[in-house]
Amino acid sequence: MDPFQLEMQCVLSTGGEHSRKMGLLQLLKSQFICHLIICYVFLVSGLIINLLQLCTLPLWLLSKQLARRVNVRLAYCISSQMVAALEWWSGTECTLYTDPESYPLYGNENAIVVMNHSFEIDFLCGWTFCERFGVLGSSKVLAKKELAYVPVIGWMWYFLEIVFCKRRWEEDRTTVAHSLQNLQDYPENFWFLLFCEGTRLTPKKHQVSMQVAESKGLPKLKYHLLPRTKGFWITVQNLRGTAAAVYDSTLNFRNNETPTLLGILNGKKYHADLYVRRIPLELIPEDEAECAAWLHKLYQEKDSFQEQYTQTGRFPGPIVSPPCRPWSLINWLFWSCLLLYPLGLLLAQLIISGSILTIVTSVALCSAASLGVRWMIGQTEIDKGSNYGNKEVPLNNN
Ligand SMILES: CC/C=C\C/C=C\C/C=C\C/C=C\C/C=C\C/C=C\CCC(=O)SCCNC(=O)CCNC(=O)[C@H](O)C(C)(C)COP(=O)(O)OP(=O)(O)OC[C@H]1O[C@@H](n2cnc3c(N)ncnc32)[C@H](O)[C@@H]1OP(=O)(O)O
Ligand SMILES: CCCCCCCC/C=C\CCCCCCCC(=O)OC[C@@H](O)COP(=O)(O)O
Repeated sequence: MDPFQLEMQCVLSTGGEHSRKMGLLQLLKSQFICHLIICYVFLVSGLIINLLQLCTLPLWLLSKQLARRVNVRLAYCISSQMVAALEWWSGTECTLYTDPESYPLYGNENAIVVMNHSFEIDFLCGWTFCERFGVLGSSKVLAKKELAYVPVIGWMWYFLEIVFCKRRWEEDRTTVAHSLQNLQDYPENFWFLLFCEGTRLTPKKHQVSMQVAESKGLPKLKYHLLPRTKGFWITVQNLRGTAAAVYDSTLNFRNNETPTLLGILNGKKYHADLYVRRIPLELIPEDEAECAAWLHKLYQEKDSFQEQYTQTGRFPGPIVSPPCRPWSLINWLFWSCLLLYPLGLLLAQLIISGSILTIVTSVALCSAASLGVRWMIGQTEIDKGSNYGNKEVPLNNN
């Protein structure tokens, strides 16, 4: 065998070794026991943190700003675990398309983020960018009220002063405005996320919303639902002087992927692309009707960016990818070490005890907890989504 052949064989065999190792790792990641361990760490650490958040209640009376800062850090311990699962466990890559002049401002000012709502893990990709720009603990969202009752995440949000809405304007107009005003003296930089479409995109909801677009004389959108403008207007009005800009963010995934949280848990790698345009808040009209028209135009532009992505596989503008930071992984490893050691001891004692009753009770408790986490994951699934935006509306109902 000549030296070239020898070298090639070497490369092929190390390559084979590498892909065998990758295959084994992938197999490990798809094992139910691994998912159980990840969910156990998330659930137990989350409940401990929720409890610690509850303990900060007296602090709110003494120093509201200190209580807020403490809660930002506690919240980081929860949300960064999901970011770690996305970045380190599944290896999902997130690429940012944006203009380099705006880049240094990201993370150094308050902003309102407007994003399309078509993917089950869009919020998690959003969190990943928050993490990379150092605003994960403090980031906020206009969320549907139902999410406030989800253990761990929903309870954490209560202490983060997340703005909840019932998606009933008559009630929301005062409560949402009031919650937004509370954020005016927030002590840390935050991004406030608004899914103006108000619900996840499904073919049925798209059809209904395009009927509404037609009845309002608005152009049809191919990739978005018609945006609901009232939440945007009230947010801009109440955060004027607090937020410096709107970050118009358009998200998509390579190869027509439809990513899911279960996919992430199974270690499936996705590739997200996010196109962000920074629009100074002063450019957004104050008048409600003008502001609504501005938002409709923005969604028409977003639709054209999605069209370009579908045609060419890229968004306009240069790629300026923010680096992945180690903190989410460090936090995850910390909680894993802290909680897996007592679990190991408990399991050992259980086996040694040999008591059937104790074993059956433990298995029942574990099953209940995993069903609970499965229900939580279900909250992210579009198939199990709400009926909001599904109702047929008569044409020309304006
Ligand atoms: C550099 C990197 C940059 C960015 C990184 C990206 C992101 C990171 C940022 C932050 C991350 C932070 C947190 C993320 C974590 C988790 C988030 C998870 C999920 C939470 C998301 C949700 O819960 S979405 C659901 C709740 N939110 C919303 O609904 C917001 C949008 N909705 C509104 O604004 C609504 O106006 C409202 C809720 C305020 C009120 O709703 P309501 O239904 O009562 O009212 P509307 O008045 O809007 O509806 C009536 C009008 O709408 C017309 N209509 C009727 N049917 C339809 C239809 N099917 N489609 C469209 N329009 C319809 C109707 O004709 C009325 O029209 P008007 O002309 O009278 O307005
Ligand atoms: C470390 C990894 C841990 C894995 C286990 C994770 C378990 C926790 C799972 C989920 C926590 C709940 C997150 C809630 C975020 C849901 C976001 C969302 O997209 O809400 C939908 C809402 O916009 C619109 O709802 P509809 O489309 O009208 O219905």
